[in-house]
Amino acid sequence: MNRIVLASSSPRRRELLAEAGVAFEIIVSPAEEIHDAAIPLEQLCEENARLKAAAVAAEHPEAIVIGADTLVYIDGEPLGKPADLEQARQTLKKLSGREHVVCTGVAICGPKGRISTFHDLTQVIFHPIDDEVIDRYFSVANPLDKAGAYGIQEHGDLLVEGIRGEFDNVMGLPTRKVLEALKVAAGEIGHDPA
Ligand SMILES: Cc1cn([C@H]2C[C@H](O)[C@@H](COP(=O)(O)OP(=O)(O)OP(=O)(O)O)O2)c(=O)[nH]c1=O
Repeated sequence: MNRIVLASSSPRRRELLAEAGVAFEIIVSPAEEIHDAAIPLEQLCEENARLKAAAVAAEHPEAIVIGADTLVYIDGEPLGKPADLEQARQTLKKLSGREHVVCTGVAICGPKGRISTFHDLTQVIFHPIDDEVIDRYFSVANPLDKAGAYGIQEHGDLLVEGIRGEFDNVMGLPTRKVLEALKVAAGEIGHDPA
């Protein structure tokens, strides 16, 4: 039976995959992400996911390896993880009262060297927010390890008015699509992942 490995340090991805009923282990990928604004976001997040998964798959060729990358864009501008709370505040002000896009790319490396990549897009609409709301948000949630300086799953209702698309995808993993892709990968080797 092939092992399933999640090549990620993200606690959110771990939680989502576990909730989906998949038995897996974690091996954090040593791969460096690419940040190149000239590459379209859909392509960039898939490429980063592929780099993360491939680096772990190279060491564990018998496993099915999952890598992912979540990017947040507004007006074509990427919003990374903030370096400090002041940068997080500036990022949240950019998102205030507006719609932005969250794109998560996923790569699944199969044991025969096959790699499938895909992505999912979710539109997120923010309430108009001021410094008071941002302060309240910072008192209950940590914006620092998250692309876009917020976690929709962590008191997201303070900031988020609504979404179009999948909630899981904003959190870091489009679970439904991942399960479908795992079934395909498992079918190729005759093993049911969930
Ligand atoms: C927008 C948003 C992002 N995030 C998180 C998901 C990801 O963990 C993170 C985006 O950074 P990523 O670079 O995609 O992932 P990571 O560095 O946390 O983990 P790894 O590369 O090892 O897989 O932001 C949320 O938790 N909630 C949100 O609402």
